[in-house]
Amino acid sequence: MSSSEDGGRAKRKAKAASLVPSRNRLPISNERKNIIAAVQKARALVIVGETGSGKTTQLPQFLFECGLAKKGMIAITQPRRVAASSIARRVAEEMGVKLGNEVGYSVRFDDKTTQSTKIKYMTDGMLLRELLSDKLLSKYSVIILDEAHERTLRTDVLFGMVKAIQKVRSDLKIIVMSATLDAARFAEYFDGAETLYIPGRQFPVRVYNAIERQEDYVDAALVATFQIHVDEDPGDILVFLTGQEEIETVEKLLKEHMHELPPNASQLLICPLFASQPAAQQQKVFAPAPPNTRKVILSTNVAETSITISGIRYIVDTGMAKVRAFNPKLGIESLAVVPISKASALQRLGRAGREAPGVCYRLYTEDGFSSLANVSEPEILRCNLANVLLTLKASGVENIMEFDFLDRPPRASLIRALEHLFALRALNSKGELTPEGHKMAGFPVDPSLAKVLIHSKALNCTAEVISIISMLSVETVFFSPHDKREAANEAKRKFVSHDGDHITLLNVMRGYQAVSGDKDWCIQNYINGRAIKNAMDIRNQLASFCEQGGISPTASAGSEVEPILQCFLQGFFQNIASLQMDGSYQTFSGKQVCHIHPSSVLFQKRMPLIMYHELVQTSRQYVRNVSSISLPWLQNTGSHYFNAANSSA
Ligand SMILES: Nc1ncnc2c1ncn2[C@@H]1O[C@H](COP(=O)(O)OP(=O)(O)OP(=O)(O)O)[C@@H](O)[C@H]1O
Repeated sequence: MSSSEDGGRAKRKAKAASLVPSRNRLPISNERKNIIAAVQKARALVIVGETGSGKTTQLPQFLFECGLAKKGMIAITQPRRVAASSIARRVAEEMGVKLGNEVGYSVRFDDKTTQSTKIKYMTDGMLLRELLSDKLLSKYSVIILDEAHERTLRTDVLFGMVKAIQKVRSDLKIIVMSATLDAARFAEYFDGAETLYIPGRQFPVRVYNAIERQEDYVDAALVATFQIHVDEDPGDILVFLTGQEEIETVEKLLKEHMHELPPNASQLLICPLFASQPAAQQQKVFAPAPPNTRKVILSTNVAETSITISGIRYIVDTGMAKVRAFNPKLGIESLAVVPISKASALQRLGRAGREAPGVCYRLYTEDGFSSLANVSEPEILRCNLANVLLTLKASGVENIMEFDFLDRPPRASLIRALEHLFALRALNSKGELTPEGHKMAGFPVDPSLAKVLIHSKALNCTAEVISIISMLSVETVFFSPHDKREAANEAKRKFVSHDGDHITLLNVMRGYQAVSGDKDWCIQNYINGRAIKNAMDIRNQLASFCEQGGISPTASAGSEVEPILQCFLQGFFQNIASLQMDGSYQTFSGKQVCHIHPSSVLFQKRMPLIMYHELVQTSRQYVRNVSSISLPWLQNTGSHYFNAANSSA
């Protein structure tokens, strides 16, 4: 071994030793013996503990130390990738090992594990994907479903899968961890599993509520941030907002008003955090602020659970979150900003008080808090199920209707999702997985997009398809400031295709690639540099995924447009609408009246027939990301679906 490796190891050990006292002070440390005894005895266990008590970082280490990883790895699932990667990093530090050795993580497109990995933090989605190739999860001896109270769709599905696996594998241990007291539900599901409570939190967090209702929570968040900065002791601030656009608005406003701060105030460093950012950008929020600088993290609820961001002393909680819902009867997604639940508010508060006492400013009144629902509605009851049902089918679950769900999704949602998979030919008329469905399940995107990717090989347009999919995966790349709207529109005209948004997005990506991602080009063209960089990152990942799947990512249709739109139609033939006399549109399936969204390049254009990426309900029913298509193209797509639909009508 080289001396530099020796040096690295010594440094890691020294760092680990320095963390021991604070680890020993965590509430969970007192329970170490009880927990180990309970895990050794039981096959399933529920552990409930307050935020910051040490569940996520310490429990896997306890199990590792008592030898439970000898016969297989310990998996710990997290709803979000930023949590999986940052916690693995911390635990590697605590154990004095290199990340990827004994402790690793696996999130979509990023796997930091090796043959020596024993403790593996992963997103719930990744563990579901592993089921495709290892139906009994035979690599694992313990599966810990963390943050179970969040009730994400994928964790909920994992509940059913691990319970079924345990019937075959009596050696598998299952631990459910939750921060809320509604644990009885989980214990009952696992046939009366024992529940352990870990009392206490580490440091107190003082709560201040707004005295009166705030009309504009964005404005209130801005004021609160500046007030903390001017009046309060050093310490970083974490502000909870609802989405990327809102975060960028607040970032801009904070920067604009910074010069009004008193001359002796320290600097502000603003760090945005949201789900569609690339991993490297998300990691930036964990870097300590430079001297004499206060860090302000503007985050969606991705920072709500699991993570510890060192330095955070102040929380600003707007009390709102953006939630997606799905109407299975109409096939409409809606996106609404709604009040959070009490459980979410406690999680938000719990991001402080982890290394020192903290303060949480709630921008809603005490009565407002009392009126919040106790917990958020489980995602499985309100979302589109096509993606997970395809994964379940590909993991060997034959009868979805009889699957042991913790909370059974509405029948209409299940049927809608199965019909959608049948329409895409992922399932045959008996509901069995087809070879194409199997292939589709292998792609880490929604089934419709997987279908488009697979079909791009035959139509020789994979390069264009992955560009468009990556652009559709981020929030808009067009930057349109209020005071420069005309100039921004003028800049956008260069990219506009009369075929619609898909090709327009492709033109932007082509322009960006031609200048190798030049920042000045983005500024001149009113393109959001951060958003298009994210899209580029996703594009690279999709390209390597296609390569692995035997699809050349460089196959190009050149200047031809038709093959590209026809290719999208293979996955989106259910998303078609025709022009009505009054200028509105009507969808083919569902006969819904809708309008082209103002952000579309086809807004106010009267196209006889359109294909849309999504139908959303906001102030009215809008279709977004729209292209003009021609009727004969439909003959090559989904005719079995239309025939079945007509005959049943
Ligand atoms: N990256 C980090 N930097 C500094 N301290 C950390 C870090 N990660 C964890 N800690 C310390 O370990 C404590 C326990 O964290 P852990 O994530 O295990 O808690 P938890 O009980 O799972 O809480 P939650 O469910 O709220 O995430 C934190 O409160 C903090 O004191």
